[in-house]
Amino acid sequence: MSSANIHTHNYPTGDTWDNECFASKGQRKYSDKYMNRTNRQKSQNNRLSHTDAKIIEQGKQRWQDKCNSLVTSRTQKKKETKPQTVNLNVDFLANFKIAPVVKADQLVSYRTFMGFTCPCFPESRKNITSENILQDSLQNVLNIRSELRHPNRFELLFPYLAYSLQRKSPYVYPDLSLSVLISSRVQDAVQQNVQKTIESEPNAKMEKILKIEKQRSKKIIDRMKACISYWSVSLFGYSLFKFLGLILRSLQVHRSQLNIIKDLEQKGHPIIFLPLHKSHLDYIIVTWILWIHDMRVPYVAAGDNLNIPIIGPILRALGGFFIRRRLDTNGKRDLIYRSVLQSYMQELLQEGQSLEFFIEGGRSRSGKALYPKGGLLSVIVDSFLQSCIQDAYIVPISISYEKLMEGNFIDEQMGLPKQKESVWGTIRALLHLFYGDYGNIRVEFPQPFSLKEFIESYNIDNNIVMPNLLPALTPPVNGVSPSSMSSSLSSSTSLCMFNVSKEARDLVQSLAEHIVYSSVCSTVLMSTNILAFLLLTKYRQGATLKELADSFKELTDLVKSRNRDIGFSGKSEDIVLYAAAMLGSNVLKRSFTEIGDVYFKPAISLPSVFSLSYNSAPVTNVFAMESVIVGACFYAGNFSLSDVGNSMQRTDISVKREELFAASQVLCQLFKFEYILSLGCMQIDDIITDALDLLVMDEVLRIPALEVTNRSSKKGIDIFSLGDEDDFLQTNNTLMVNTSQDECIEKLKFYQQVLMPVCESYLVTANHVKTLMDSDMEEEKFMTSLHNNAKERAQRNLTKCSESAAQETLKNAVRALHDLRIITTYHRDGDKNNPKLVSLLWENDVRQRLYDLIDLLEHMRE
Ligand SMILES: CCCCCCCCCCCCCCCC(=O)SCCNC(=O)CCNC(=O)[C@H](O)C(C)(C)COP(=O)(O)OP(=O)(O)OC[C@H]1O[C@@H](n2cnc3c(N)ncnc32)[C@H](O)[C@@H]1OP(=O)(O)O
Repeated sequence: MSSANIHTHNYPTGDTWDNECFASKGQRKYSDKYMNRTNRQKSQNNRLSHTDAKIIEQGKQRWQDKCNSLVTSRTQKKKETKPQTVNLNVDFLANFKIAPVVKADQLVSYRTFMGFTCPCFPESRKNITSENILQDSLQNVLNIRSELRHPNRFELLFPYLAYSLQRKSPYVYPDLSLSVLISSRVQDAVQQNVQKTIESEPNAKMEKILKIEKQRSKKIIDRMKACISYWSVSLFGYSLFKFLGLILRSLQVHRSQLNIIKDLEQKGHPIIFLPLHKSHLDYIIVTWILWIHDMRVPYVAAGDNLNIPIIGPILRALGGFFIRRRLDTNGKRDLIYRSVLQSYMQELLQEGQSLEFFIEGGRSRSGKALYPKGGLLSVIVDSFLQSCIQDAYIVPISISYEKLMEGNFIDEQMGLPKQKESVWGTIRALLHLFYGDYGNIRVEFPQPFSLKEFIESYNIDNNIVMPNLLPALTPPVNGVSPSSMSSSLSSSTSLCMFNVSKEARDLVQSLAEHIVYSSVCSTVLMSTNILAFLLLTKYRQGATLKELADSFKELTDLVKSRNRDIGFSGKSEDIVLYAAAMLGSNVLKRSFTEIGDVYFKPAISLPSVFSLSYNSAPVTNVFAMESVIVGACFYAGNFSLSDVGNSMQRTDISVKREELFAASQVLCQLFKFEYILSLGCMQIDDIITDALDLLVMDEVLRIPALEVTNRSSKKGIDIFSLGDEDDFLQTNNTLMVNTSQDECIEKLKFYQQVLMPVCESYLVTANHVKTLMDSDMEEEKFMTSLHNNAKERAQRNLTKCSESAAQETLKNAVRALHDLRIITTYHRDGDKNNPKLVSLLWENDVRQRLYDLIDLLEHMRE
């Protein structure tokens, strides 16, 4: 492994003098850690190649030189009266993760800052922020030595223990089970159940049934509730310093982001943490970071599959409360369970406790964010609409891993069932972790927003103002009072009693989409993400280190130009070597060319390819919208890259704007479960226009009128009188796809390749749906036959991307066809106990829509 980039990390180039102290301590710590790790890796398996060993030696030498130069520069600086700026050596920073010694007012450049909340929440955008948001540095929470300002002897000897003992605990975590049981919601649910039983069994004794139902509700809350013990949290927190320190190189958070959340805690409203779910480490890291920064430990909704002996009680003591993964059993609405869950969450909110849950409902198996679920979120919304809470702060979270400890879910993408959680399995997994090196982790807390502001702006945008049935409790904001909304929606947002109205569902779903969208847009891209993406889009057949390094640099710049931050810095070659080692030799084979260059060949066949596709997924998100537009261009212009001819024959291809927009809209709708490309508060035409803008800037598309303008300007005509580019995009009826330049053809290929695997999955699904023309099929059998078909095509090299056989993408494709009303599902004889069947809809235009869709996807793929 390349040691030269062991600590690849992107520090903001905006650190103040304060960080110098961090730098020297970090440097010392790094020096030990670096040497230990190098030794450990050497002794572990002696697998380092000659090149690796050479690079390590070079790295050591370089490190020594840099240390010397830093010491010299420090000594010089001390001698001077005025602080002076030491030149920022990017290479140095990349290799040794030392914060740059640059004064805030002498900044070279700022780190890309992502994660500002949606412009439709202007108040949150303006008020929930910190002055230093752009200047503040990242903090490696594994290295708390730098936080101990004037350490005493004990702190010097046992820094982690001292730090853990210093955590403040002014918070109370009460047992709320009694309040839940006596709440009117639970009492009503019990009464309803008793009533139902009496109706079905007239001879049954009312008292007895009442007692049984009450006991049941007590049992539910006892199994569900968390019992946070601050000592358990502290003990666990202390052990995590040791444990994570062994398996990770760094865990980075942004100081300002945490300060913002700390400030929010003072305002008294509950805070809802909503991370994207990739790994079991997610919830551990979030609670740990909050504990380290003396914040309230959140209550975390955990699936009851984790409520296993030993582990369950530990999780409970650390904040986990257990919920069923499916609320209803045997298709029956379990009123008591729903009411207990809703009341418990509502009581927690009223107590001002923080909550955390994973709205995706489980870990993503593809690396892409899952389409969010609305159940638990609806409880939060309902609590606000019922005026149980005055507001809540929504904090989306995104965690970027260089290497996932779960190992990229290859088996599950191949269709193997998920391993059930067990005590033995957990112990084995933990032991396995000790041998791993999981690189760097970066946690982003994008800007929080107020739930109240979201609901108010949603209702104004969607004109949901119903008759005011309740007296106004709070003054109206922009003409709409929360109580009027509550009258309109609250009775139907509830999790337990009522059927949820369409408006309420849309409101909650829109909130869920906002949250996922914010998290996805603020996801930091790690070196492994960029390398995996390059290998799958550009170098499927392999590439030399030099080629990869050049493209890596180009792609990193492109990604940064799209306002996305990266989690590394330094020389591209070093980073590529580091990322390749992180991806592993079974994913990326290394050899030497005849002239001695390092050559990498990716594993692009099943099942190893899923490892690369998992890692590349966060980068596909960055280019997804442009790829949709390029795909729509192929369809609207009725051409494919294979038949544009050689450069002599090529001319630009014209595309009708209307057709392009129509095809793009269909694709956005089709890929809705794959990528959240737009939000309810955005106009889809605006989003398409923005992506078109980028493609025009990239010269992939041309606007004829602009060219006329440019030609006119050369003749001395004032181009400004003709309006700006946006107007042309809005009004011009034709766009030209630039197929006359080789460079643009390459760019078109790139964009095409981004969505190729998804496109192939959807195509194979759409074609497989044709089998339903003969007869309906059981959903499970249909999915199995579809998956087998996709795998077989990949194994027989009938697809361009074998990763298109990923089970999660195929499931999304089926869901999308259901959403587009091409297929439907039903239970035989309407009985929910019977298996679900899939059927092709028989409406007149369904088949035509299916064929049109296939045609569109084939154009994208050709
Ligand atoms: C210092 C040291 C630190 C260490 C620190 C350690 C921390 C120690 C903590 C451990 C922590 C472990 C954490 C594990 C991580 C997981 O286990 S992740 C899995 C569990 N979590 C989740 O799934 C959360 C997200 N899921 C949901 O919200 C799901 O909706 C539920 C609640 C699970 C229910 O799912 P479901 O049964 O499939 O039902 P679903 O269709 O979603 O709808 C249920 C009801 O919700 C309501 N609903 C649904 N959608 C909507 C909507 N859009 N609008 C309105 N209402 C809606 C309706 O009432 C609906 O009922 P119907 O009217 O349709 O009958």
